[in-house]
Amino acid sequence: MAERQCDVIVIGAGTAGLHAYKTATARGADTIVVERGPGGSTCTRVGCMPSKLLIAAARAARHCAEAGRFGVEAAPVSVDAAALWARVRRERDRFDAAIRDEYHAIPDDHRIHGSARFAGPDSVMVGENRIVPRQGIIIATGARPLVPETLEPVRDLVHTHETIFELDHLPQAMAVLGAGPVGLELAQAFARLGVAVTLFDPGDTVAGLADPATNAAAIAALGHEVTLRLGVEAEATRATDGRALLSWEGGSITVDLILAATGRPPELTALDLKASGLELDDHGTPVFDPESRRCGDSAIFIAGDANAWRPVLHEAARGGRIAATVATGGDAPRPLPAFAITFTEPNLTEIGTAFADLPDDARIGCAKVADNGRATADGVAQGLVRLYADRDGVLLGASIAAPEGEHLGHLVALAVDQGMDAARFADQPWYHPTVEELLQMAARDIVGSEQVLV
Ligand SMILES: Cc1cc2nc3c(=O)[nH]c(=O)nc-3n(C[C@H](O)[C@H](O)[C@H](O)COP(=O)(O)OP(=O)(O)OC[C@H]3O[C@@H](n4cnc5c(N)ncnc54)[C@H](O)[C@@H]3O)c2cc1C
Ligand SMILES: NC(=O)c1ccc[n+]([C@@H]2O[C@H](COP(=O)([O-])OP(=O)(O)OC[C@H]3O[C@@H](n4cnc5c(N)ncnc54)[C@H](O)[C@@H]3O)[C@@H](O)[C@H]2O)c1
Repeated sequence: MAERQCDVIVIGAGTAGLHAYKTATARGADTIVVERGPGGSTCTRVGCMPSKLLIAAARAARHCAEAGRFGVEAAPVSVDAAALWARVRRERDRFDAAIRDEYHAIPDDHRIHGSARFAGPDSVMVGENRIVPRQGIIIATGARPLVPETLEPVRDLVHTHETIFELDHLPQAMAVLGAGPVGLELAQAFARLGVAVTLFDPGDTVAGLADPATNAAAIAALGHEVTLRLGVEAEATRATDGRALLSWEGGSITVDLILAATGRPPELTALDLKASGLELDDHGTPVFDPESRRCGDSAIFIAGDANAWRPVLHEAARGGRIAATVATGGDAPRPLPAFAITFTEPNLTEIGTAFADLPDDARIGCAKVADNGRATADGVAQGLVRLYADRDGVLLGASIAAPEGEHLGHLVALAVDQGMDAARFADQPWYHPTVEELLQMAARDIVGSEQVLV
């Protein structure tokens, strides 16, 4: 058995791991990355980017299908599935190659190919080689898609986000299990491309929206394109024609394909966490401090999807940088407001304090998308904006189901981070006619228009 010493070990060369490696190295630490797969990122390979490429194609189809409303005839829409998938994969591969180049740019003697596991609280094994770091171990192993056991009878028809972008055709009918971001984004995209999509979720929220009013508005808007079966558990069996039969109390459908989008638990199985001595939560994930990403008072850190806290790209990147900074003796920066976007149309986004965590005396300002001139002109006037402030008017967050909600969300995130109050937020140069005016309307709803009109 060989033993090697270094300052920092990073396990996993995805987004969090690559950012951790670069930060630790820039801070002068002798850093080793262990990666068991191709390296790069879930985001570019099977996540953010291929899903956004599919959404872009679906949006083009939607615009054509809807053009008649504006007196412009572009229907019937025809989709060339081979060309569509070719573009998705071609562009995906370009994004992926760029990030993979970053991985391969790491010098050979700082990069180990293999699966890492703990040999104790202070060391990691890769095969028969022990690596002993002087400063810290950063777990950045990401997450993996879950396929419910109930889908076993039709497993050959089941896809996850890891396989769906390899299709070469479009099914006629598909079921999506899970109304989280993965399920919703892909359900709407496939529906726009002409697939009959039914989405099932045993819960009653979409995209995890915590605000019941926004959740209801989102369900109403999305239900025009996708058949939503919320609060429903479907059982899968094999239909006589070989397709999948999904049955629930009160109905059944037959589909060609099932997308399992039922969550992504942290990928920690190979790590032998018991040997690390870390305290684990009920799901087997190390207990950690979200500000520093440090696990207990150990020299072990956990960043990115592996810690299941805010499993989105910017938090993975920042988490990797923070873990590496703290591991090498630096300080953690200020925490950012929570921020998640689901890229359906309308975009669904929540920022800052979740509805359920608002103080009892919180003030909530509302703006209906139907009252916005620009959204009406564009023919997308569905949704709701809810802006939250504390009793003194200081902004706490928002829940948004609106066209261009992704941009509205960024403005709210900035305002919350800056500690802005609703009156100041309302008194900004809001241009007319824009959907951004929804934020001004919601802010005025909090403070009362007489206070903000000068
Ligand atoms: C379909 C989909 C769409 C998404 N869209 C968005 C979006 O639009 N916006 C957004 O912000 N986020 C999005 N996300 C989330 C985003 O992709 C993730 O938050 C981000 O990629 C997580 O990065 P990571 O570094 O934590 O994990 P990863 O990039 O998965 O990296 C983990 C690495 O660890 C390696 N590894 C695992 N175990 C071991 C081991 N024992 N030893 C060695 N190596 C190991 C793996 O091989 C992998 O390379 C999406 C996710 C999905 C699935
Ligand atoms: N736009 C984005 O930023 C984006 C896009 C996609 C994914 N992501 C990230 O990836 C993470 C994982 O996303 P996700 O959507 O896979 O998971 P999720 O955990 O957000 O949602 C999973 C959903 O599946 C449902 N479910 C569980 N078991 C089920 C079953 N047997 N049948 C039907 N439904 C079932 C759950 O009730 C839940 O609503 C997200 O938390 C998100 O942070 C982000």
